[in-house]
Amino acid sequence: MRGLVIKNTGSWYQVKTEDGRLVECKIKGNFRLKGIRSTNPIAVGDNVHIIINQEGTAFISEIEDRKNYIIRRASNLSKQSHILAANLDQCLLVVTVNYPETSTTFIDRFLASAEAYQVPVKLVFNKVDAYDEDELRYLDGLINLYTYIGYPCFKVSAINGEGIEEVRKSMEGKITLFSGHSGVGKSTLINALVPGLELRTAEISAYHKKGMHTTTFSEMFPVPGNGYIIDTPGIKGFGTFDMKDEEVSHYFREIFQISDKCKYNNCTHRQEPGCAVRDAVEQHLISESRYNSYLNILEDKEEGKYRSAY
Ligand SMILES: Nc1nc2c(ncn2[C@@H]2O[C@H](COP(=O)(O)OP(=O)(O)OP(=O)(O)O)[C@@H](O)[C@H]2O)c(=O)[nH]1
Ligand SMILES: [Zn+2]
Repeated sequence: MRGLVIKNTGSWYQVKTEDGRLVECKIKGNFRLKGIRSTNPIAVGDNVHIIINQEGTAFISEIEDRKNYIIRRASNLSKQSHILAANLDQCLLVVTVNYPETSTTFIDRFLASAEAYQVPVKLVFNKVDAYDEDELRYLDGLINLYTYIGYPCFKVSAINGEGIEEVRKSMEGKITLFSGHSGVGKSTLINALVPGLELRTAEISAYHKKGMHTTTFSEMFPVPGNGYIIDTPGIKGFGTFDMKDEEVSHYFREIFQISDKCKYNNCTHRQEPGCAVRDAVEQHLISESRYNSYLNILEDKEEGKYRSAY
Protein backbone atom coordinates (compact mmCIF):
# COMPACT_ATOMS: atom_id res chain seq x y z
CA MET A 1 0.00 0.00 0.00
CA ARG A 2 1.25 3.50 -0.86
CA GLY A 3 1.40 6.29 1.69
CA LEU A 4 2.91 9.59 2.75
CA VAL A 5 5.18 9.91 5.79
CA ILE A 6 3.78 12.72 7.94
CA LYS A 7 5.60 12.17 11.22
CA ASN A 8 8.99 10.87 12.20
CA THR A 9 9.62 10.33 15.90
CA GLY A 10 13.03 8.81 15.48
CA SER A 11 11.81 5.34 16.36
CA TRP A 12 8.68 5.04 14.23
CA TYR A 13 6.92 6.79 11.38
CA GLN A 14 3.34 7.81 10.93
CA VAL A 15 2.16 7.11 7.40
CA LYS A 16 -1.04 8.40 5.83
CA THR A 17 -2.14 5.73 3.40
CA GLU A 18 -3.82 6.43 0.10
CA ASP A 19 -7.12 5.24 1.51
CA GLY A 20 -6.84 7.78 4.32
CA ARG A 21 -5.71 5.66 7.27
CA LEU A 22 -2.96 6.68 9.69
CA VAL A 23 -0.58 3.79 10.26
CA GLU A 24 2.40 3.57 12.60
CA CYS A 25 5.29 1.99 10.78
CA LYS A 26 8.78 0.76 11.46
CA ILE A 27 11.50 0.29 8.91
CA LYS A 28 12.48 -3.11 7.74
CA GLY A 29 15.84 -3.82 6.25
CA ASN A 30 18.50 -1.40 5.20
CA PHE A 31 17.66 1.58 3.07
CA ARG A 32 20.63 2.85 1.19
CA LEU A 33 20.08 6.14 -0.51
CA LYS A 34 22.14 7.23 -3.44
CA GLY A 35 24.70 9.88 -2.61
CA ILE A 36 23.57 10.77 0.91
CA ARG A 37 25.07 9.61 4.13
CA SER A 38 22.15 10.22 6.37
CA THR A 39 21.26 9.50 9.96
CA ASN A 40 17.67 8.81 8.90
CA PRO A 41 16.78 6.97 5.73
CA ILE A 42 13.19 8.22 5.66
CA ALA A 43 11.82 11.69 6.28
CA VAL A 44 8.47 13.44 6.44
CA GLY A 45 7.24 14.04 2.92
CA ASP A 46 8.55 10.73 1.64
CA ASN A 47 6.23 8.63 -0.47
CA VAL A 48 6.58 5.07 0.71
CA HIS A 49 5.13 1.62 0.31
CA ILE A 50 4.08 -0.16 3.45
CA ILE A 51 3.17 -3.70 4.33
CA ILE A 52 0.61 -4.22 7.05
CA ASN A 53 0.97 -7.49 8.96
CA GLN A 54 -1.93 -9.57 10.16
CA GLU A 55 -1.27 -8.72 13.78
CA GLY A 56 -1.68 -5.04 12.88
CA THR A 57 1.92 -3.91 12.87
CA ALA A 58 3.31 -2.33 9.75
CA PHE A 59 6.63 -1.65 8.13
CA ILE A 60 7.95 0.48 5.30
CA SER A 61 9.19 -1.71 2.48
CA GLU A 62 10.05 0.83 -0.18
CA ILE A 63 10.75 4.52 -0.60
CA GLU A 64 10.04 6.37 -3.83
CA ASP A 65 12.52 8.73 -5.49
CA ARG A 66 12.43 12.25 -4.07
CA LYS A 67 12.01 15.37 -6.13
CA ASN A 68 13.96 17.34 -3.52
CA TYR A 69 14.88 17.26 0.16
CA ILE A 70 16.40 19.50 2.78
CA ILE A 71 19.10 18.38 5.13
CA ARG A 72 20.98 19.47 8.19
CA ARG A 73 24.46 18.32 8.93
CA ALA A 74 24.65 16.27 12.09
CA SER A 75 27.50 18.56 13.15
CA ASN A 76 29.88 20.95 11.44
CA LEU A 77 32.60 18.38 11.05
CA SER A 78 30.38 15.48 10.25
CA LYS A 79 29.74 14.26 6.75
CA GLN A 80 26.58 12.68 8.02
CA SER A 81 23.41 14.63 7.53
CA HIS A 82 19.88 14.48 8.77
CA ILE A 83 17.11 14.73 6.21
CA LEU A 84 14.59 17.18 7.60
CA ALA A 85 11.90 16.82 4.96
CA ALA A 86 11.41 15.52 1.45
CA ASN A 87 9.31 16.41 -1.57
CA LEU A 88 8.60 20.01 -0.66
CA ASP A 89 6.27 21.62 -3.17
CA GLN A 90 7.05 25.14 -2.08
CA CYS A 91 8.48 27.39 0.56
CA LEU A 92 6.67 30.48 1.77
CA LEU A 93 9.27 32.99 2.86
CA VAL A 94 7.62 35.43 5.24
CA VAL A 95 9.26 38.85 5.10
CA THR A 96 8.60 42.29 6.53
CA VAL A 97 9.93 45.59 5.26
CA ASN A 98 9.82 46.79 8.85
CA TYR A 99 9.19 45.50 12.41
CA PRO A 100 11.67 43.82 11.88
CA GLU A 101 13.23 44.73 8.56
CA THR A 102 14.10 41.82 6.28
CA SER A 103 17.02 42.85 4.08
CA THR A 104 17.09 42.15 0.37
CA THR A 105 20.42 40.41 0.97
CA PHE A 106 18.68 37.94 3.25
CA ILE A 107 15.83 37.43 0.76
CA ASP A 108 18.21 36.90 -2.15
CA ARG A 109 20.43 34.48 -0.25
CA PHE A 110 17.40 32.53 0.72
CA LEU A 111 16.14 32.47 -2.87
CA ALA A 112 19.54 31.32 -4.10
CA SER A 113 19.63 28.42 -1.64
CA ALA A 114 16.09 27.46 -2.58
CA GLU A 115 17.12 27.39 -6.25
CA ALA A 116 19.97 25.07 -5.32
CA TYR A 117 17.57 22.81 -3.45
CA GLN A 118 15.01 23.06 -6.27
CA VAL A 119 12.25 24.27 -4.01
CA PRO A 120 9.97 26.96 -5.49
CA VAL A 121 9.61 30.01 -3.24
CA LYS A 122 6.75 32.44 -2.82
CA LEU A 123 7.28 35.64 -0.88
CA VAL A 124 4.72 36.63 1.74
CA PHE A 125 5.07 40.27 2.72
CA ASN A 126 3.45 40.48 6.13
CA LYS A 127 2.35 43.31 8.45
CA VAL A 128 0.99 45.56 5.68
CA ASP A 129 -1.38 47.01 8.29
CA ALA A 130 1.58 48.56 10.10
CA TYR A 131 3.33 50.43 7.29
CA ASP A 132 3.35 54.11 6.40
CA GLU A 133 3.25 55.46 2.86
CA ASP A 134 7.01 55.27 2.28
CA GLU A 135 7.19 51.72 3.54
CA LEU A 136 4.26 50.72 1.35
CA ARG A 137 5.90 52.28 -1.69
CA TYR A 138 9.13 50.43 -0.97
CA LEU A 139 7.13 47.23 -0.50
CA ASP A 140 5.41 47.65 -3.86
CA GLY A 141 8.81 48.14 -5.47
CA LEU A 142 10.02 44.86 -4.01
CA ILE A 143 6.88 43.08 -5.14
CA ASN A 144 7.39 44.38 -8.69
CA LEU A 145 11.00 43.26 -8.65
CA TYR A 146 10.43 39.73 -7.38
CA THR A 147 7.28 39.14 -9.40
CA TYR A 148 9.20 40.16 -12.51
CA ILE A 149 12.02 37.72 -11.73
CA GLY A 150 9.44 34.96 -11.30
CA TYR A 151 8.73 34.69 -7.58
CA PRO A 152 5.03 35.04 -6.77
CA CYS A 153 4.35 37.59 -4.03
CA PHE A 154 1.58 38.06 -1.50
CA LYS A 155 0.80 41.18 0.47
CA VAL A 156 -0.82 40.24 3.75
CA SER A 157 -1.65 41.13 7.30
CA ALA A 158 -1.78 38.10 9.55
CA ILE A 159 -3.46 40.30 12.17
CA ASN A 160 -6.36 41.78 10.20
CA GLY A 161 -6.70 38.98 7.66
CA GLU A 162 -5.91 40.98 4.54
CA GLY A 163 -4.63 38.78 1.70
CA ILE A 164 -4.81 35.59 3.78
CA GLU A 165 -7.30 33.82 1.53
CA GLU A 166 -4.99 33.94 -1.49
CA VAL A 167 -2.16 32.43 0.55
CA ARG A 168 -4.48 29.70 1.79
CA LYS A 169 -5.49 28.85 -1.78
CA SER A 170 -1.86 28.64 -2.85
CA MET A 171 -1.25 25.95 -0.21
CA GLU A 172 -3.95 23.59 -1.44
CA GLY A 173 -2.64 20.15 -2.31
CA LYS A 174 0.94 21.17 -1.52
CA ILE A 175 3.61 20.49 1.06
CA THR A 176 4.69 23.92 2.27
CA LEU A 177 7.63 24.98 4.39
CA PHE A 178 7.42 28.33 6.20
CA SER A 179 10.58 30.33 6.71
CA GLY A 180 11.58 33.84 7.70
CA HIS A 181 13.36 35.85 10.35
CA SER A 182 12.25 35.64 13.91
CA GLY A 183 9.41 38.08 14.56
CA VAL A 184 8.10 38.46 11.00
CA GLY A 185 4.89 36.74 12.06
CA LYS A 186 5.17 33.11 10.93
CA SER A 187 3.23 31.71 13.88
CA THR A 188 0.59 34.41 13.65
CA LEU A 189 0.27 33.80 9.93
CA ILE A 190 0.04 30.01 10.25
CA ASN A 191 -2.62 30.45 12.88
CA ALA A 192 -4.58 32.80 10.62
CA LEU A 193 -4.27 30.30 7.78
CA VAL A 194 -5.13 27.22 9.80
CA PRO A 195 -6.94 28.12 13.02
CA GLY A 196 -6.14 25.65 15.77
CA LEU A 197 -2.81 24.54 14.41
CA GLU A 198 -0.80 26.82 16.67
CA LEU A 199 -1.67 24.75 19.68
CA ARG A 200 -0.19 21.64 18.18
CA THR A 201 2.99 23.33 17.06
CA ALA A 202 3.40 24.83 20.54
CA GLU A 203 3.27 21.31 21.95
CA ILE A 204 6.02 20.24 19.61
CA SER A 205 8.08 23.26 20.65
CA ALA A 206 7.74 22.34 24.30
CA TYR A 207 8.74 18.80 23.44
CA HIS A 208 11.82 20.14 21.70
CA LYS A 209 12.80 22.37 24.58
CA LYS A 210 13.02 19.31 26.76
CA GLY A 211 15.81 18.26 24.46
CA MET A 212 14.19 15.07 23.39
CA HIS A 213 14.84 13.71 19.94
CA THR A 214 15.65 17.20 18.71
CA THR A 215 17.58 15.95 15.75
CA THR A 216 15.24 13.21 14.72
CA PHE A 217 11.73 14.47 15.29
CA SER A 218 9.75 16.11 12.50
CA GLU A 219 6.13 16.41 11.59
CA MET A 220 3.84 17.81 8.90
CA PHE A 221 0.41 19.21 9.71
CA PRO A 222 -2.54 18.76 7.39
CA VAL A 223 -4.15 21.97 6.14
CA PRO A 224 -7.58 22.31 4.53
CA GLY A 225 -7.52 21.43 0.85
CA ASN A 226 -5.26 18.41 1.14
CA GLY A 227 -2.00 20.20 1.80
CA TYR A 228 0.58 20.06 4.58
CA ILE A 229 2.61 22.56 6.55
CA ILE A 230 6.09 21.76 7.79
CA ASP A 231 6.59 23.84 10.88
CA THR A 232 9.00 21.79 12.90
CA PRO A 233 11.14 24.02 15.10
CA GLY A 234 14.67 24.06 13.83
CA ILE A 235 13.62 23.97 10.21
CA LYS A 236 13.75 27.60 9.34
CA GLY A 237 15.53 27.46 6.08
CA PHE A 238 17.88 25.49 3.96
CA GLY A 239 21.12 23.98 5.01
CA THR A 240 24.49 25.09 3.80
CA PHE A 241 25.93 23.92 0.56
CA ASP A 242 29.14 24.31 -1.34
CA MET A 243 29.31 25.85 -4.78
CA LYS A 244 31.93 27.15 -7.14
CA ASP A 245 32.18 30.88 -7.86
CA GLU A 246 30.83 30.53 -11.37
CA GLU A 247 27.90 28.50 -10.03
CA VAL A 248 26.55 31.22 -7.76
CA SER A 249 24.96 33.06 -10.68
CA HIS A 250 23.02 29.91 -11.62
CA TYR A 251 20.89 30.58 -8.58
CA PHE A 252 20.02 34.15 -9.56
CA ARG A 253 17.55 33.52 -12.37
CA GLU A 254 17.74 36.85 -14.15
CA ILE A 255 21.52 37.03 -13.84
CA PHE A 256 21.90 33.51 -15.15
CA GLN A 257 19.64 34.27 -18.09
CA ILE A 258 21.83 37.10 -19.28
CA SER A 259 25.19 35.51 -18.45
CA ASP A 260 25.43 33.55 -21.68
CA LYS A 261 26.03 36.88 -23.38
CA CYS A 262 29.19 37.47 -21.31
CA LYS A 263 32.44 37.34 -23.24
CA TYR A 264 33.93 34.61 -21.04
CA ASN A 265 31.87 31.59 -20.23
CA ASN A 266 33.37 31.30 -16.75
CA CYS A 267 32.63 34.98 -16.09
CA THR A 268 31.91 35.72 -12.42
CA HIS A 269 30.39 39.10 -13.39
CA ARG A 270 32.76 41.18 -11.29
CA GLN A 271 35.56 42.84 -13.22
CA GLU A 272 35.77 40.76 -16.37
CA PRO A 273 35.69 42.66 -19.68
CA GLY A 274 32.65 42.13 -21.86
CA CYS A 275 30.40 41.20 -18.92
CA ALA A 276 26.77 41.32 -20.03
CA VAL A 277 25.54 41.17 -16.44
CA ARG A 278 27.34 44.36 -15.39
CA ASP A 279 26.03 46.06 -18.53
CA ALA A 280 22.51 44.99 -17.61
CA VAL A 281 22.91 46.39 -14.09
CA GLU A 282 24.08 49.70 -15.54
CA GLN A 283 21.07 49.81 -17.83
CA HIS A 284 18.79 48.97 -14.90
CA LEU A 285 17.71 45.71 -16.52
CA ILE A 286 19.03 43.85 -13.50
CA SER A 287 18.32 45.34 -10.09
CA GLU A 288 21.25 46.73 -8.18
CA SER A 289 20.08 45.13 -4.96
CA ARG A 290 20.03 41.70 -6.59
CA TYR A 291 23.47 42.23 -8.09
CA ASN A 292 24.79 43.36 -4.69
CA SER A 293 23.37 40.26 -3.02
CA TYR A 294 25.09 38.20 -5.66
CA LEU A 295 28.43 39.92 -5.00
CA ASN A 296 27.84 39.56 -1.31
CA ILE A 297 27.61 35.77 -1.57
CA LEU A 298 30.80 35.67 -3.65
CA GLU A 299 32.65 37.77 -1.07
CA ASP A 300 31.47 35.68 1.84
CA LYS A 301 32.47 32.57 -0.02
CA GLU A 302 35.97 33.92 -0.35
CA GLU A 303 36.16 34.61 3.35
CA GLY A 304 34.69 31.22 4.12
CA LYS A 305 31.72 32.89 5.78
CA TYR A 306 28.96 31.65 3.56
CA ARG A 307 28.71 28.23 5.12
CA SER A 308 28.11 29.61 8.56
CA ALA A 309 25.72 32.28 7.34
CA TYR A 310 22.81 29.87 7.50
N1 LIG B 1 1.07 44.70 12.97
C1 LIG B 1 1.20 43.40 12.76
N2 LIG B 1 1.86 42.63 13.66
C2 LIG B 1 1.97 41.32 13.40
C3 LIG B 1 1.44 40.72 12.23
N3 LIG B 1 1.74 39.39 12.26
C4 LIG B 1 2.41 39.17 13.40
N4 LIG B 1 2.54 40.33 14.11
C5 LIG B 1 3.21 40.48 15.41
O1 LIG B 1 4.60 40.25 15.27
C6 LIG B 1 5.13 39.62 16.44
C7 LIG B 1 5.86 38.34 16.07
O2 LIG B 1 4.94 37.40 15.54
P1 LIG B 1 5.19 35.84 15.55
O3 LIG B 1 4.05 35.21 14.84
O4 LIG B 1 5.51 35.37 16.92
O5 LIG B 1 6.52 35.76 14.68
P2 LIG B 1 7.39 34.49 14.26
O6 LIG B 1 7.88 34.75 12.91
O7 LIG B 1 6.61 33.24 14.47
O8 LIG B 1 8.58 34.57 15.28
P3 LIG B 1 9.55 33.39 15.83
O9 LIG B 1 8.67 32.41 16.56
O10 LIG B 1 10.51 34.11 16.71
O11 LIG B 1 10.21 32.78 14.62
C8 LIG B 1 3.92 39.38 17.37
O12 LIG B 1 3.90 40.43 18.31
C9 LIG B 1 2.74 39.46 16.42
O13 LIG B 1 1.58 39.89 17.07
C10 LIG B 1 0.75 41.57 11.29
O14 LIG B 1 0.25 41.15 10.23
N5 LIG B 1 0.67 42.89 11.61
ZN1 LIG C 1 29.63 38.37 -16.75
